[in-house]
Amino acid sequence: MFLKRISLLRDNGAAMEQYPYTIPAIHHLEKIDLASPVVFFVGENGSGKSTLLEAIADRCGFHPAGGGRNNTYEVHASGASLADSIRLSWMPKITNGFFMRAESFYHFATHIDQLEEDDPSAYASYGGRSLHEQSHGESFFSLFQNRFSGQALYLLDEPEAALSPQRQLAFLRILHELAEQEGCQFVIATHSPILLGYPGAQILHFTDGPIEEIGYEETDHFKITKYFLDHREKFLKDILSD
Ligand SMILES: Nc1ncnc2c1ncn2[C@@H]1O[C@H](COP(=O)(O)OP(=O)(O)OP(=O)(O)O)[C@@H](O)[C@H]1O
Repeated sequence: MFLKRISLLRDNGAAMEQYPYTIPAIHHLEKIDLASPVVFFVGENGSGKSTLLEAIADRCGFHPAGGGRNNTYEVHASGASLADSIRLSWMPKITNGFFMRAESFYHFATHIDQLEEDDPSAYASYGGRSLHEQSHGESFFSLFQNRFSGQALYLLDEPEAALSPQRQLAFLRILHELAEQEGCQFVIATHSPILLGYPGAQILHFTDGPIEEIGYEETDHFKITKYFLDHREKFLKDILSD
C-alpha cells in the first residue's frame, strides 16, 4: 500500500458554503485512513464519490478525466477544485498509476488514437488496437489487462459500467493478482454488488453525514440485490403496483 490517508484541509480559504463542500460527505470529511489495498467508495447517486475520487486523481497528477501522469488532453472535469483542499499521506510515495472514469472513457480512447498517430507503439498498452474499435466492455478489459501493473495506485470510477457479470468476476481475478502479486493499490467507486464482494476490501459508505466504514452485507447493494433475487416476483409486484 502507498496511499495511507486522505485529509481535508479546512484552513486554506476554500468556500465551504459552495460546491463541492456542500456535498454532505465532503462537508463532514476530516480524514480517511485507507486500511486495505482495495478500497471501495459506495453510496447513493450524487453522494460525492466521483468528486472525491477525481480530487485524489488530480492531486496525484493523473488526468482528472481519465489517464496517468503522461496523459494530457482537454475535457471538462468538475471535481478538480477540491484537489486544492485535499492532502494525501503516502508511505512510500509513488507516482505511477491511473485514473479510470467510465463516463469519459470515450475521450481517453480518442486521446490514445491521437498518440498512436505519432507513436505506433501507443496501442500496445491497450490491447494492440484502437479502444474505439473494441466494444465498451472489451476496451475496459484491455485497459485492466494490458495497462495495469506494478507498484501503482489505480483510481477507478465505476469500472463495472460496461462489464457483464462474467467479466466483473474476471475483473476481480485481475484485481486480486495485481493487489496480491504486484502490490498495486486500488480505490474504486462502484455500485456493483459483485465487485464489492472482494474479500478483505475496505468499504467506505458516503452518507448524508460523515463517511463510514461498513461491512459488505450492510451495503444497500448487497441487501437490495439479495432481496430482489430472493423475492423477485413479490418485490416487483409491490413496486410496480399503485
Ligand atoms: N460542477 C458542479 N457544480 C455543482 N454541483 C455539482 C457539480 N458536479 C457535480 N455536482 C453535484 O455534486 C454531487 C456529487 O456528485 P458526484 O458525481 O460526486 O456523485 P457520485 O456519488 O459519484 O454519484 P454517482 O453514483 O451517480 O456517480 C451531485 O449532487 C452533483 O449534482
